[in-house]
Amino acid sequence: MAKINDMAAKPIVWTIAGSDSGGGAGIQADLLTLQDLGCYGCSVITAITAQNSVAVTAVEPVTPRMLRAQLETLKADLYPSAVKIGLIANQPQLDFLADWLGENLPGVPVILDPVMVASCGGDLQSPDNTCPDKTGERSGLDFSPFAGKISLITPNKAELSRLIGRLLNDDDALEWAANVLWQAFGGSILAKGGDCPWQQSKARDLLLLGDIATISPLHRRQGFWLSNERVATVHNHGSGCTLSSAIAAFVAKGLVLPDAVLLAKAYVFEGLRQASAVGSGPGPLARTGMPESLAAMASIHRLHESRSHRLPTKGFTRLGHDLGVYPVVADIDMLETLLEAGANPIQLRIKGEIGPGSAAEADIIRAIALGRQHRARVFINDHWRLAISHGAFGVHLGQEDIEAVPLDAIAEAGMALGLSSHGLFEALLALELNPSYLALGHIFPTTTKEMPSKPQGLETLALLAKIVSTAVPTVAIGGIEAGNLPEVAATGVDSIAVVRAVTEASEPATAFRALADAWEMRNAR
Ligand SMILES: Cc1ncc(COP(=O)(O)OP(=O)(O)O)c(N)n1
Ligand SMILES: Cc1ncsc1CCOP(=O)(O)O
Ligand SMILES: [Mg+2]
Repeated sequence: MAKINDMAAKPIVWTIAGSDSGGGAGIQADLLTLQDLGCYGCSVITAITAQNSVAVTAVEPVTPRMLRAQLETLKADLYPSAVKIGLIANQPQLDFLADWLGENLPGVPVILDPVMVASCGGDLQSPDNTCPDKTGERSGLDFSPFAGKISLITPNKAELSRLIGRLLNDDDALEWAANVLWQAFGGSILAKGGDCPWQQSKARDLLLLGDIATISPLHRRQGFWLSNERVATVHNHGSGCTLSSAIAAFVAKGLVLPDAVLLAKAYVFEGLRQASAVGSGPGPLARTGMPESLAAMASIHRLHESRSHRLPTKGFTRLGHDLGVYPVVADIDMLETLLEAGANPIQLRIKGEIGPGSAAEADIIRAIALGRQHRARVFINDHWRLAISHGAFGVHLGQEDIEAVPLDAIAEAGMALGLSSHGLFEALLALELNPSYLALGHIFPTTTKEMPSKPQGLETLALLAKIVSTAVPTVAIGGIEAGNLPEVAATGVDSIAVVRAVTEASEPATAFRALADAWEMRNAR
């Protein structure tokens, strides 16, 4: 089997969909999206449609032989990193595709957009293009052969209604139907709310995440509402196609599914905001490139909030953006050595339970006292109760603590809060708490900590830094050392946190100073 993408710098993505002669949706929208987002798009055409911006006048499926030939030919030379499926013209095509993909592209992420109705109202699956009923009548197609074979299915309200065979009249019904589909299909579901008349100024989509190994266990098999401002435009032709192909593009680029969904939603949001008419009906979305604005990102709300504590009303201590080089150490003598070398901020990271009167508690008390003595900002990792009771400058917490720790107690104590994140989804969840800084990790492989997520890499770090640095100071962590510092600096992240680059150096104080000097000089030529 061909090795994935060893021949191309751009990830290859296939779109298996119908041709829209009007250019705004289907294969044409998908290829424009893939190109715009830095992927190489290949197409497998299921049907040719004759349509413009106001009507679908004919739909003609390709022959089974032609469908198979496109797939086999692409597989032989242009193996994909991700696949998007749009319009499937009939049941034999669907049955064949489900079998073929399962047998031929094992492990390749598949995003299924169960297209049934064009935005102009034509029913794209029906040979005579009549649109009998968009609400509550089960679709002619049985999608169950895809069960267990796809990463994500992205129905809008009308499609979900037809897949489930029930009318949907409010968010509770949408949630119920999405859960039914989730049980049936496995993988993840994005139930889109753009066509829900009961949702008003916000467009809210429900994301039900599957058992995805590369995201935090906290978010596996959990549901989240993703809301954007509703864009007041009629020019939305091809928005579903654009969303699903953008998700496939971001997944192919190595982003985890929740991050890919958020970026794709932001891409559609910008595309709708800048869309304009081409024909006399709804125009296509504008192509606006990589989304980089925080304002375009959806806000995230957990479907079942487990938080038992108040959210802070008082803010956390504010910090300047450049924290320089921020060492994270487990040893109190090392902490003292680095404070003497000028480290500020610095973190004491002792893992595990700490009993009253223990040596570890004594270390925390001493670290806080040393911080005062050196006028340095000492953060305590995890042990927020001890940090509060002994008056630390700040606390560093992980995603798992966001729900479990009474963050208002940290804010009320007048302290700073640093939060960890591993990707865009977690960064946006953390940002809602307005922390003092946000850690972005892990950037490179690390042996310091076992991570469920994959390293983010420099390209994703640059994107995350661009999106969130406008709102909060950002700190990159994970595998950072003198050799990769210039590349990390070039991403635009505000600061770096290091463990081994300092703690495993033969002279930690010298290693710290060298890193700090290199960071300070990062913008000088
Ligand atoms: C600056 C900084 N960034 C990230 C971490 C990791 O915190 P967390 O995710 O809570 O994991 P543990 O460190 O507790 O294992 C950090 N400590 N500091
Ligand atoms: C605690 C932590 N959180 C994310 S990566 C990491 C460890 C970073 O250690 P190193 O700098 O040695 O790779
Ligand atoms: Mg922690």
